Amino acid sequence: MSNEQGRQRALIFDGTSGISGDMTVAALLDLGASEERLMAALATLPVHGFEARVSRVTKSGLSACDFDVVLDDEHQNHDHDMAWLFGENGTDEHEHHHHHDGGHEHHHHHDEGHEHCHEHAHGHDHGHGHHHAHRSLADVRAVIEASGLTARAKELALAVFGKLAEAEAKAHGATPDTVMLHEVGAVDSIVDICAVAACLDDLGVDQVVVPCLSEGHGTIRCAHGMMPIPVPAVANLCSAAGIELVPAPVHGELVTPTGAAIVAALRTSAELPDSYRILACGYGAGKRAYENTAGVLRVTLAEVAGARDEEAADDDPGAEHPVTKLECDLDDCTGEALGRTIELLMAAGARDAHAVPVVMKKGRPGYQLEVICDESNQQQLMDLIFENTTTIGIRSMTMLRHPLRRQPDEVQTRFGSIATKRVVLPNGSVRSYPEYGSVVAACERTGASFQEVFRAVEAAAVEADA
Ligand SMILES: O=C([S-])c1cc(C(=O)S)c[n+]([C@@H]2O[C@H](COP(=O)(O)O)[C@@H](O)[C@H]2O)c1
Ligand code: NI
Repeated sequence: MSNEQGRQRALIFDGTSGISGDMTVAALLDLGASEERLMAALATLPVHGFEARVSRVTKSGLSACDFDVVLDDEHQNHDHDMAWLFGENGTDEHEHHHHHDGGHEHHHHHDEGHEHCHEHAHGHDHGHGHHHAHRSLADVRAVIEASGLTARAKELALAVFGKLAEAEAKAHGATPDTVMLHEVGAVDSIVDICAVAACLDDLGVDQVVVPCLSEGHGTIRCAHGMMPIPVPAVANLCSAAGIELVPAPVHGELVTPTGAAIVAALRTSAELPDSYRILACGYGAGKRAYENTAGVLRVTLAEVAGARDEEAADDDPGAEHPVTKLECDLDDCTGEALGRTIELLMAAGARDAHAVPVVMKKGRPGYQLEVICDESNQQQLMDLIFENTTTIGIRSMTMLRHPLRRQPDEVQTRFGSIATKRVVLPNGSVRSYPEYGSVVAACERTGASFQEVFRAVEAAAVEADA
């Protein structure tokens, strides 16, 4: 997804007000994800009794987008009822999130279809008659798979639910396949997570950067009863994914299990890029009213240097320098998992990542995964490999890299301006390489074949150097 200059699109999450599913959808819509395509995708979900509303609200003086999944009476929950959630000690002030500041609201009603789950009213009474759907991971998976979401959006939504199920299973002494998802498997959570996946797919990004999340303190009431904050599911998600929590002076929950699962499943890096160019900022409003926090999730869409660009930006691109090589042998990892891992490694800043076919001990055919990276992001990339492949060990070694001097350039062709890399050989002669991404962009723009464009760039480069 790199652009013609090899730069990548990154989403940078500012988690200083925490994160929830609806805040994330709202921020992505505010950034430019298509509301029309989102609503069309949500209309295909085989669940009923909800209405998705998008509006503008003012939160802490900031104009923000609000995404609200309004449930019919039968499915209603108390997620925004501060007095109920936090009791006497909670902030009783209830900010009415349907309040508008000159914005307009779009209502999308979904009352068709059927549910693949077992729904029943709870016997326990919180003083509010209410109703929870108890879905298992398999129930939720069936809903997502039967929907009309794109293949990529389904994959993203399933990844988020996979993380949620692992965290819930650990909290309740079950397995991801046997644990029952209470609030986190209810219609509003399914809609929020599918909406995040659809918007993210729509925005087409290479990286998701989340440095840390602010979290409040105290207790919160949920389907299980009173829970300490961070609630067990959030604590498990953050522990498993290495998400740093920053204590905030807030009595209440800032990070919901859905929010933490989104970060755990979709984050490609915790490190801010060395530099980035802001393309747009999106502000997603939270529903709960807390003091000492803006109550909005800001997501920044930025252009950052891709791996190739970083290479070109080395201080002295002609000088040898140390790099780290990570390697592991895999005989039990699927091609899908390996391909996904390589994509994640590249997006997280690996200089190179590839799999070489090998015949391993006991005559087993397998792959050697090889990753070249800077020492500074070795730990992050090793974590990615452990999380996404089946390996239980990684070898690391420091090597010297001897690059030829190179600089980014561009040449004019009949297909337009195309990016190249000019490399200086030890004898002083120059070689120009067409940048793959730029050649492909020209092919798509003009309908020309890869070979036609590639040769035109080579010819123009030779002429320019003559
Ligand atoms: O639904 C379940 S099982 C659930 C578990 C936990 C645990 O920590 S275990 C916590 N909660 C609370 O439910 C609400 C809604 O969460 P969403 O992620 O769906 O917004 C939230 O306050 C959680 O703390 C639910
Ligand atoms: Ni739970």
